[in-house]
Amino acid sequence: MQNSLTIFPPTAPLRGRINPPGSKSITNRALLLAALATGRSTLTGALKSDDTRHMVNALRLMGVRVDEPNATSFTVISSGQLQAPEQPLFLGNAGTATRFLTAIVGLADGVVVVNGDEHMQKRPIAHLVDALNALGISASAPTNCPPVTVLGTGSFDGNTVTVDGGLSSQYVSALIMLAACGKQAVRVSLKGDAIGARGYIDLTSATMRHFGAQVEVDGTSAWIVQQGGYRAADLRIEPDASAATYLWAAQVLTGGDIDIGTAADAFTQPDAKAHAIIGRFPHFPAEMDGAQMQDAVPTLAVLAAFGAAPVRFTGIANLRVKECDRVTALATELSRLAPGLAVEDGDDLVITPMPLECFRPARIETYSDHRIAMSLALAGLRVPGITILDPDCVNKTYPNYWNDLAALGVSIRFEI
Ligand SMILES: O=C(O)C1=C[C@@H](OP(=O)(O)O)[C@@H](O)[C@H](O)C1
Ligand SMILES: C=C(OP(=O)(O)O)C(=O)O
Repeated sequence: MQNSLTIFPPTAPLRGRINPPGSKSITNRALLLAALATGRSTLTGALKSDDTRHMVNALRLMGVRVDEPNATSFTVISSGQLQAPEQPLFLGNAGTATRFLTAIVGLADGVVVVNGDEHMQKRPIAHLVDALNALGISASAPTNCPPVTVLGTGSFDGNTVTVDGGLSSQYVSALIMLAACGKQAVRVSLKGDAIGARGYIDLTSATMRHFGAQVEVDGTSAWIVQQGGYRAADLRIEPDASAATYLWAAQVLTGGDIDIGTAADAFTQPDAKAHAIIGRFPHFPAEMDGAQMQDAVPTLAVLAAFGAAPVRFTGIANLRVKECDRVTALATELSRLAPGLAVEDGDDLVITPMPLECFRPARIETYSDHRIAMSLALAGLRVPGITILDPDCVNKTYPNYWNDLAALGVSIRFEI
C-alpha cells in the first residue's frame, strides 16, 4: 500500500504568510559556479531538497567542500578544480543537476559517469552529448539518455558549438556555463529557433555574471562567452517562482489572501509570468502558450478546470520529457475528477471546465512527479475527496509543501 494524503476543502478563504522555498534553478546554478571558482562563496535563501542535495553530493564527491550553516544556506569552498569521483554521480531525477554536470565534468581530471534514477534514464541527453563532442570533450550516452560517460581533461579546445535546445533549454545553459572555462572565447548557437523557456538561459547568464563571467547574447540564437572562469561570490537566492504558483493559485481558488513575501515583479525566473494570468482567474484566455512558463502549466491547467471557459494549452510538447509525460499525466489525472475535463489533442492539452457538481472524489497518481502532486492537490481545495498518492514526491523541490498548505488552514489527512 502506497502512502497517500487526502485534502479537505477549506471552509474559509486561505489567508496567511508563507515563504516559498528558494529557487531550485538558481540554487543549482550557483552551487555549480561557486564550485568552479577558487575560494569561498556563501549562498543564502537557498533551496534544500532532493534536487539540490543531488548537486551538493556530486560536488562533494569531486572534492568541493560544501558546508550547510543553516536550513537555507550553503557555503562552498573550492580550489576551482574538480576531481574525477571514484564512483558514478547519482543525480536522481534532477534535470538541472544532470544536464549541467554532464557538461561541467568535462573539466574534471578523469572519467566521470553521470547517472540518474529510472525516470532520468528516460530523459533525453543526446543533443548535449553531441555538443560536448563537438567542443572536444569526449562523451557518450549509448541509450541517448543517462548514464553518460565523460572524459574530463580539465579544459577543452573548441570555440564554437551548435546545439538543438528544442527538448531542453538546460542543454544550452549547461554549455554556456561550461564555455567560460574553455581555452578561448566560445560561441554557443542554437540549431533552429526552437528552445524551451528562453528565460532560463537569461537566468543562467545572470548567475554567470554574478560569479564574474562575461556572457553576451548575439541576436536571438547565439551566446558568446569570454574565457576566464568564475570568481567566488556570495549570493542571496530569490524564492522559487514555480513553487509560488501553487500559493498564488490557492489564493484565487479560495478567494483568500496569501502573502509570499516577494512581489511577483521582483522574480527573475520565467514562471513568474504565470502570476498575471493566475490573477485573471476564472477568466483565462482561450489559448495559453506554455512554452515560456513550462513548470507553471500543471498549476494553470488545474486552475483552468475551475475556470469560466475552455482553455487550450499550446507550446507544451517538451512537457512530455519532464519528470513524467506531463501532458498525458494532466489529461489522465484531471479526467479522474470528471470524465472529459482534460484531453490531449496532439501535443496540446485542452481543458473544458465543468460545474462543481460534475466533479467526484479521486485517487491521483503522481508518477513520481512533484508538480503533478502539488498541482492536483489544488483541486482538493474545491473538490472533496481528492487523495494524492506518493505525496513525498514533493521533496524534489518543495519539501515543506504539505506543511505550508496546513499552515494556511488546509486540513490534510495522511494515510500509510
Ligand atoms: O534551467 C532550469 O533551471 C530549468 C529549465 C526547464 O527545463 P527544460 O529546459 O528541460 O525545459 C524547467 O522545466 C526546469 O524545471 C528548470
Ligand atoms: C522539469 C523540472 O525539473 P528538472 O528538469 O530540473 O528535473 C521541474 O522542476 O518541473
